[in-house]
Amino acid sequence: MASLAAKAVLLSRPVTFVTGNAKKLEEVKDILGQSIPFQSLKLDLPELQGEPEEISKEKARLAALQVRGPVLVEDTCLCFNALKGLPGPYIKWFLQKIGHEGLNNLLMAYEDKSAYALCAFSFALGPDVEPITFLGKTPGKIVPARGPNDFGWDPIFQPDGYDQTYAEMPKEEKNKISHRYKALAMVKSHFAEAGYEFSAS
Ligand SMILES: O=c1nc[nH]c2c1ncn2[C@H]1C[C@H](O)[C@@H](COP(=O)(O)OP(=O)(O)OP(=O)(O)O)O1
Ligand SMILES: [Mg+2]
Repeated sequence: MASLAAKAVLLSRPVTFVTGNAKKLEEVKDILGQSIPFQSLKLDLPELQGEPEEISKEKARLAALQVRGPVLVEDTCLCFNALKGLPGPYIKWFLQKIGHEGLNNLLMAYEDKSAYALCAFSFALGPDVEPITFLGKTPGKIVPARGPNDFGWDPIFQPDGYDQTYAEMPKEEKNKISHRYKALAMVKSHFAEAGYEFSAS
């Protein structure tokens, strides 16, 4: 008992998941359930350019400075293999400017329509602690849009081994195989191993 208590890191507050995206938050809530106590904060943090892991870490640093406590953030990429991983972290702006059809057209000149969805979660205990990052990746291909258009590029991403796009799948199904699910599984293991404890407040 005593040794367990000595090992545990006591967090003064629940983790704050910082995101400006309500759909992400919904999925994170569904996937985490009661496993990690967290609250959410709607902030659109500035994002660096660069590699997904660095972008995610920097988001966590900025979030921790604002929250002054433990934070969790994530950055999501959609990477086309024919384009060496682009649009990658810039998918948000590509989607906003050229839409689902434009994204399909980017691959018109290539036979290879394969792609992967990548989620980079970063967790920081606070503003003075270096964030740690957890990556989740789901392979698939880019197809003409099918299914409800209520979350980003879901209608044009068909995961390998499925006939349905993310948008056509029931939410529970997406949340069992998604890039976000895989990254959060690692976050959960980390929490289990680190033995964080939350003071009641
Ligand atoms: O599972 C997903 N299925 C479909 N689309 C998705 C998914 N996850 C993120 N997305 C979209 C949102 C944004 O257009 C871009 C990622 O950009 P990203 O910066 O990570 O998200 P964001 O700015 O909306 O929210 P945040 O405040 O957490 O940065 O891909
Ligand atoms: Mg963003």
